[in-house]
Amino acid sequence: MAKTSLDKSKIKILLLEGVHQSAVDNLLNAGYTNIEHLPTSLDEATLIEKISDVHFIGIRSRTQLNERVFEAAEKLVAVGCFCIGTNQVDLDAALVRGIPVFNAPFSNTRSVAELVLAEAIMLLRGIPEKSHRAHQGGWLKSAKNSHEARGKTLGIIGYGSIGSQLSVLSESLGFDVIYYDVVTKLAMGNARQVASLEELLARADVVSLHVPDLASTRWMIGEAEIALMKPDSILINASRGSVVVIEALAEALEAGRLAGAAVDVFPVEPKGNEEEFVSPLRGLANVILTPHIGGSTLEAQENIGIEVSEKLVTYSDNGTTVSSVNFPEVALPAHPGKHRLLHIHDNVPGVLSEINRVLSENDINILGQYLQTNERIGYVVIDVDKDYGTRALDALSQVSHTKRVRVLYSESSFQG
Ligand SMILES: NC(=O)C1=CN([C@@H]2O[C@H](COP(=O)(O)OP(=O)(O)OC[C@H]3O[C@@H](n4cnc5c(N)ncnc54)[C@H](O)[C@@H]3O)[C@@H](O)[C@H]2O)C=CC1
Ligand SMILES: O=C(O)CCC(=O)C(=O)O
Repeated sequence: MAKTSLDKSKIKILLLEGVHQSAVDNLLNAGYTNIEHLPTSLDEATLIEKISDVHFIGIRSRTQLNERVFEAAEKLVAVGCFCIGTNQVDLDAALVRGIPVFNAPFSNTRSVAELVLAEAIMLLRGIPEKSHRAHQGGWLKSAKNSHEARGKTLGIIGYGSIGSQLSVLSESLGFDVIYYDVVTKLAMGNARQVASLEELLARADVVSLHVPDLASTRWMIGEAEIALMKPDSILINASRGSVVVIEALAEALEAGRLAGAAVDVFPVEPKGNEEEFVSPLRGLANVILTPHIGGSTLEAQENIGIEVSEKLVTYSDNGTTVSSVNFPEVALPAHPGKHRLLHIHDNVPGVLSEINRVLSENDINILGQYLQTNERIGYVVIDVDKDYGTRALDALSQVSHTKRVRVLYSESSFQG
């Protein structure tokens, strides 16, 4: 159970994978000066060594935060994923240790949608192959297999933030949009939801995937699904590499079953820009391969840097967990003149009454109390009228099923 006492300047923040400078600036402005900002991810052994004294970590899609890493992260208070996907984090391992995980659910949505739309047009015109030939001195001037987007059917799988944004953009260009989602979703514009994946695959000229990495989406597009797609149709995957069976896609492209593909995410991705990219899709005609840059625009990265660092600062200063992806969400008011106790515990009956009993026995006066739980943990926030020193921290630590205790002083310094 974590219980230490720290000043803001001692709170160690590790930012990996070239998280945008906007995050560093934001953290510095908020008084967090102990920041290590690295351009790459770290291999597991190095990360395990480094994370032992880290309070906040910021990552993107490449860093794997698994059980072994969390086990070593004795002081970790929160995780910031400077991206949308959180499949690289063992959310349960974080939860059971009382560590909230935050992400940026919308900041790169537009960037992905724009890229996919551009790719759909390029592929419909056979541009990758024509461009490649021209670079080699060839001249492939021909209208063969070259189509306008207007009147073609775009099938979107996963109609969430990115899928629905893509829907709006592509309709404005004249695409007819259909979509498949496991949830009934309000259609944008004239788009229509279809009843099954099979129906979407059979009707679309361009299929684009925008589902998260879940057990139910893993390898959801394989040989059987590709066989259902229209001859000469196009597949785009900017979701996760685990969604498409890449060998089946390569075979279909080689056999001329599909007219083209754009793939941004792969089952195995290089760990850094120096490592070789290996894929059965390399060298195939009319295939756009991009190095997981769907969300990599300067605009998106700057916004993500601000958004996620703000969430970390707010949690650190105030205890608010709104929009955490794994944690009970508590929206807390500012606490000027009050000290705030944070208590994270297993969600079992009786903990709240024990907390109140312990506080009362220690003569600690409660000004306000907030509680939120999920199936696994409870998160109680208690505002008290004065600095009780380590008395409050010690008292709360003795409550059974306690995972973590923190004190936030009214001037926002931190003990965690
Ligand atoms: N290539 C890149 O750089 C980026 C990739 N991504 C990926 O895109 C994914 C989607 O992002 P958002 O649109 O923001 O997520 P979202 O959560 O807003 O939308 C996902 C949609 O997929 C639906 N869905 C879930 N399981 C499904 C299934 N089995 N079949 C059909 N629909 C299903 C959900 O109901 C939801 O509507 C992210 O989870 C991330 O993995 C996100 C940003 C950048
Ligand atoms: O920018 C990144 O590293 C990953 C982008 C991504 O895939 C996401 O936001 O889920």
